[in-house]
Amino acid sequence: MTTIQLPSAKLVVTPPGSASNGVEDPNVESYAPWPVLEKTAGAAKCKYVTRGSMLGDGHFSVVKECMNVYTKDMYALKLVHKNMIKGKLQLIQREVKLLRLVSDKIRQLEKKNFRTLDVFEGHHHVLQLFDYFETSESIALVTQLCDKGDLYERIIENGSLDLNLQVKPYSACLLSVLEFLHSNGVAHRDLKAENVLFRLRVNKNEPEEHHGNFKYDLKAHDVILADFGLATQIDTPGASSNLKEFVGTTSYIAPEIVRCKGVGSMSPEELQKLERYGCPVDIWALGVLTYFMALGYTPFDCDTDEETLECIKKVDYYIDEEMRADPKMKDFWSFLECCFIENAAERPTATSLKHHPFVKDFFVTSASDHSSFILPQVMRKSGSTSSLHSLRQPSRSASSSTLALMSLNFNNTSTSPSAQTSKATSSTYREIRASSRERSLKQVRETLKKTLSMTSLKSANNSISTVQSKLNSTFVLEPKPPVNSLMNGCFSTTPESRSNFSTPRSLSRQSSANSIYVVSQPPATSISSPENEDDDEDMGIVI
Ligand SMILES: Nc1ncnc2c1ncn2[C@@H]1O[C@H](COP(=O)(O)OP(=O)(O)OP(=O)(O)O)[C@@H](O)[C@H]1O
Repeated sequence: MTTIQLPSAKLVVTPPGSASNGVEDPNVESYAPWPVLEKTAGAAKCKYVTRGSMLGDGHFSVVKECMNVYTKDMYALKLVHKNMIKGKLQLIQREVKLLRLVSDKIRQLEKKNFRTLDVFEGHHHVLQLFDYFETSESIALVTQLCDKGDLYERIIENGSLDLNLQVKPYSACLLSVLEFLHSNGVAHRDLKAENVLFRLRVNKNEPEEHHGNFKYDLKAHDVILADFGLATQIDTPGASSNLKEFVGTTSYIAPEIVRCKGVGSMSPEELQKLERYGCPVDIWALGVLTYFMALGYTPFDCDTDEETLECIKKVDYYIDEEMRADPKMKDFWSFLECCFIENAAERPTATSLKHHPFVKDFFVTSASDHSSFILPQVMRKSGSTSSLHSLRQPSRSASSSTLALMSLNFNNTSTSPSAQTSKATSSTYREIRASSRERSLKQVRETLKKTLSMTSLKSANNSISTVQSKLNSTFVLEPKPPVNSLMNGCFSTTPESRSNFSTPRSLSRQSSANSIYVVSQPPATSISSPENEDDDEDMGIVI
């Protein structure tokens, strides 16, 4: 049994037999050896300079804005602390491997100048890895800069997003990302608002040519799906165990992932019976995110994680009857219905969802296809108590698990929410909701904020505490990298230094010259010593 504690937002419980402690397992795919640099003489100084302030931080990492001192291109530098990832080397290797694979595909398409007439092309909206190297303390990933905030902030700041102007194009864009990833055999497994970033953009006119008459928030063109920490390939030898892992963020996980709970302690027979999941988990998560964007709260969240997981299993999500009855939201609910099909095999793929009326205007190929989107049959047979076709009170009210919103609405009452709502008629329920909505929203957001950032898939099997792993940490790289070199860059002695960034910014996407495949680096030239770096605006830290 192996249990790994990831950042509190995530937990990975791996099935027995899968390597997760840095020790190679014969059943798990082996990772490619580190690339060897042609010219490396001693530890090099870094060609990137960083700002002192952080762009963000995760549980293992800090992310800072950085600049390549040669090209002046701006990037994000994610520094993963070695002493935080003891025993989890495989996870960071997996992230790097996935980012490399995806970045490689993106470059291939860019090289071919691949274009469709669709408004969004998925490969333009995936976080790119440009470089990576190791320092004595950290593993550093140089990625596309997305310093315009994330989708979570945007939703919370606004309460909810405009259905036509924002929710539709953002969902369409993410759908195109999923189509790109899935067609390349990659499941993201952690699609959520916090992982949708907005990139730095230089060419503001860039997408205009595709807009046509469709009016929407142009920020949709800046959407970037980030955090490949839980992403996995689905067709590799190691995929079998990866795709039985209990991973993700509670609010967003699909029923097939919920069924993997406790996988770490399952018997071989139970494990054998457990079906592996795949890319449809991302379609489910897209449904959750679309719902969150439109309504400002998530569909399955209850007071406790256990209740939330139960609701996910039963596809029991909260439906605001007023909104359900709104003809303008018909396509929205129908889109959700498709994403929330319990049986993953029957859930539409990203490619087929592009034809759905909710998003099809963004895909020229789908728009020209006049056949209407056919809802999978299984939906009509759905026996869920929270059926979207139900015009009765929201099914959540009848559930013993209480949605945060509802419990807040009924906070001042002496009877339980379910008792209350069972007495209330649809209209009185709506009135209560309407009057308490504003008052509750702040509290709901607080609850959600907590839920979304802290929610973890807690497991009784979780034996490695983060604190423990921090204390006992000794990072070991396996396979051992060649002396002085690692990854695409070098073993760097000066990974960080300060700069005022007086140079003009440019978009990292347009700098694929720094591709992770450029192994040989420019020869060392002027090198500023770390001691006097504060005197120098653009610290020349050079490989
Ligand atoms: N390319 C980027 N550009 C700008 N900000 C970024 C970028 N990548 C990450 N960030 C910021 O840093 C934060 C942490 O990054 P990330 O989620 O990749 O780290 P992590 O260690 O995997 O975190 P966790 O596992 O806790 O989710 C993000 O929430 C985001 O705010």
